Amino acid sequence: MLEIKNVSYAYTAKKTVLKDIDFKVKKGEYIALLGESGCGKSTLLEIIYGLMDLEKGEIQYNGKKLLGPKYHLVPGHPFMKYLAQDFSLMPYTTAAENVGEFLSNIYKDKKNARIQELLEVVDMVDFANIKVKNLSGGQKQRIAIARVLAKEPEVLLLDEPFSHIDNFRKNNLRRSLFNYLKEQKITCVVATHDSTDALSFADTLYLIRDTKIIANGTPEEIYLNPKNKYVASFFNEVSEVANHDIGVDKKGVSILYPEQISIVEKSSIKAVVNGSYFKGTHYLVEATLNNTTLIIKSNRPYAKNEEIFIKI
Ligand SMILES: Nc1ncnc2c1ncn2[C@@H]1O[C@H](COP(=O)(O)OP(=O)(O)OP(=O)(O)O)[C@@H](O)[C@H]1O
Repeated sequence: MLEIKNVSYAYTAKKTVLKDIDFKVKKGEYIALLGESGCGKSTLLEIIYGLMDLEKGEIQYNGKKLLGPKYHLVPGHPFMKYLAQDFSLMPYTTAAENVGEFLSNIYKDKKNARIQELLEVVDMVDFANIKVKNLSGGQKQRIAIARVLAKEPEVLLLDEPFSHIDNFRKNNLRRSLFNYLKEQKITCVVATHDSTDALSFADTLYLIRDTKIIANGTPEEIYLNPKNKYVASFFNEVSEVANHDIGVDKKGVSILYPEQISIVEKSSIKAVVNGSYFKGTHYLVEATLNNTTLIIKSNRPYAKNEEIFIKI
């Protein structure tokens, strides 16, 4: 069990980056830290990895306090691997050599089999003998992922692990990597601003804003019961509509995803179309209802200024 206990952190006296961050990660669990750029996700990963000395709070692993750089000649912990956004690869050696850098040379066959296995996880077998400097950004990122897995860490900390990888490969890679981590029971904490990383694979999400965790729970819990528009808009387009405008007999507003609003032949709620956007499997129709903008999922486009009827 990895425990983040009441951690606060400030780089300078003027600006606190994280305040009272507190959560636990069970063995084999995958946690996603979500938040806007600059909200402190990377800082939190660095704190967990032991790159910062803490004035307030502590990190524990299996009940033992993990110490910061003041207490270690080489910061970090042997059972934990951290993949930073800069990859830290060796450019003048091959992809395979990078993956195997920290593996023992005593049993060559075992080492090669392990490198092959990891290259398969990240779908980079064909590039094994290419020098890293000649790989694309996305390929380097895949090699960097394989490299941090090489020595079977118990805990893996990944900072935006798919940021350079194209959509074509991203989905396959996510499935392959997270299935591998689950099989191996590797605990994983991922910092990401990409909700797909979080929604489809994470066991628990933590959404960070203004130094604090503002929402946490399973992807389903957070997506289906967002506390407010900010939380919901992390995952999807949202409309915030006054309840009295949509016939809901309750004070306040409703936060609605596009799939929660439909266009029907006739109803008591009338809106005017601003535009329609093709999304591959559907269209998003933007419309105005009493000065509020609605984003509606539809199976066909509607013309600008067309009057439509809405059902919630
Ligand atoms: N070494 C540093 N010294 C001073 N301030 C820093 C340092 N590193 C980060 N910061 C500041 O701390 C805040 C949090 O940065 P951090 O990199 O943790 O955010 P992030 O959520 O990971 O962002 P991104 O998604 O863009 O990587 C930012 O305001 C950043 O400018």
